[in-house]
Amino acid sequence: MWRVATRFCGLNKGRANLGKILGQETFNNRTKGTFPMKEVRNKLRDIVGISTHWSDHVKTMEERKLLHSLLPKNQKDLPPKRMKDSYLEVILPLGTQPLLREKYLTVFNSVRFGRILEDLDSLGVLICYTHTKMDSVQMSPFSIVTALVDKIDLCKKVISPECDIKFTGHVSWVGKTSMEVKMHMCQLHDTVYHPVLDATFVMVARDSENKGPAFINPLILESPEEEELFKQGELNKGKRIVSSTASLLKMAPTTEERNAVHDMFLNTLDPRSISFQSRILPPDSVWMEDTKLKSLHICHPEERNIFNRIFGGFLMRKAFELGWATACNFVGTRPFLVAVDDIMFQSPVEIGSLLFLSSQVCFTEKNHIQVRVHSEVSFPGSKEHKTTNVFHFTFFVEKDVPLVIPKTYGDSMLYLDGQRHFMSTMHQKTVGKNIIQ
Ligand SMILES: CCCCCCCCCC(=O)SCCNC(=O)CCNC(=O)[C@H](O)C(C)(C)COP(=O)(O)OP(=O)(O)OC[C@H]1O[C@@H](n2cnc3c(N)ncnc32)[C@H](O)[C@@H]1OP(=O)(O)O
Repeated sequence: MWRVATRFCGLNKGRANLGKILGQETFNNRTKGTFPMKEVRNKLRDIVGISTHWSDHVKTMEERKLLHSLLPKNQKDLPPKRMKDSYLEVILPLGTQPLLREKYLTVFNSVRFGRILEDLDSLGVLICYTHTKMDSVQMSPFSIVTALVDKIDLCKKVISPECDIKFTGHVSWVGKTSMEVKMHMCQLHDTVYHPVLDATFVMVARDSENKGPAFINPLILESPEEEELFKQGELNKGKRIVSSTASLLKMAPTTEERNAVHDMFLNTLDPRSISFQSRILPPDSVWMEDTKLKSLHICHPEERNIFNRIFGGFLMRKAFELGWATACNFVGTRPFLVAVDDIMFQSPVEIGSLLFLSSQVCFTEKNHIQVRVHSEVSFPGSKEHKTTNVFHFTFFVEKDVPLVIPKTYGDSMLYLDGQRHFMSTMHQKTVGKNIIQ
């Protein structure tokens, strides 16, 4: 089973530059057991060999080039791994370390969810490095990036900043170069850990320079439960293909959706004027375009990930906080997060880019608000803008909220897309579990 890893080590004998990259201590030893969250990033830095100073980043990337020869030519060349091989358990000691609490604290005395998104992203990547680890190789030849946050489902309304948090997770499905990771977060109350959220991420393995795909280890399934998890991963992949094919960017809305949009349009026509142009806002409604909030961030080296691009968790934190502010501004009261879904990382964000985030409420129902945040980048000096992500957040508030009404055809498509995300989230909640106060 370990034949391939041994062959890689053999390949490197006598290579002076690789000598310092290969070490006696495997990162297997360094990732097992329960360890604190701050160690996750340190371990990732070690595994990838990131420069601690930005001024060294070109040299570090040159060194990583040398690892290319360690990558397998075929998935079959890699030893299969068990789900438990990638299982990690990490503690965020908010209860015992008041100084750490400051970084996670909101003014409502709850935990900043944006910080949790960063932690989940880093942990998900470390889990994948644990799955793809090669014995006796200190630095990994893989560049593992976040491709998708498939779903984060919360079952707790408020996360306390005064109690320890435990994260667990493992690889639950693998393709040829992509891996699905399932993570769970729970919080210690009265000596018992209570569930807070479940998260499913998809990570993709790339070569040592993050320029092309890289094969990853297959999975061995050891129990009916693991077979079920793997089957779920296959189903998730199938669902993503179906929803991408039926995307409103490619296909017309369904008859039911078209009728709903037309009814909404008719509902906004001024009955006193025989015109398609005279629009009036129905009672208890807001034009969708009036719910927009925007922000701009300069992507400084401080926010870089281990591959000298902008850290996905940072992008999620910024998008979440703008999305939360959009919901708050819309309804005038504190919104609570219910779910995050389908955050696709379409393109990496380069250091030095200008990051434009644009957020709006795109659907509401009773006391729920669906917010969409669109992220695009440009490089200083260039007028060209490129979409990098679209984020979807579902919030609830403690009162009924106004309807949002699309004015243009484009807004109507955003409305229908928001409705689809909302329906899918609420359907899973109904078949899953309810929010625990
Ligand atoms: C300093 C300490 C900081 C520590 C932080 C550590 C954490 C670092 C993690 C990050 O921050 S990563 C940064 C955020 N993510 C990105 O910037 C990724 C940007 N996106 C990309 O680079 C590409 O879109 C991506 C590599 C994800 C996919 O590229 P391609 O579209 O060319 O992929 P390709 O068609 O070759 O497909 C490769 C695999 O990915 C899968 N895939 C691609 N996009 C996907 C998607 N959206 N959802 C699910 N799977 C996807 C695809 O099915 C396939 O799987 P299999 O090989 O297993 O069949």
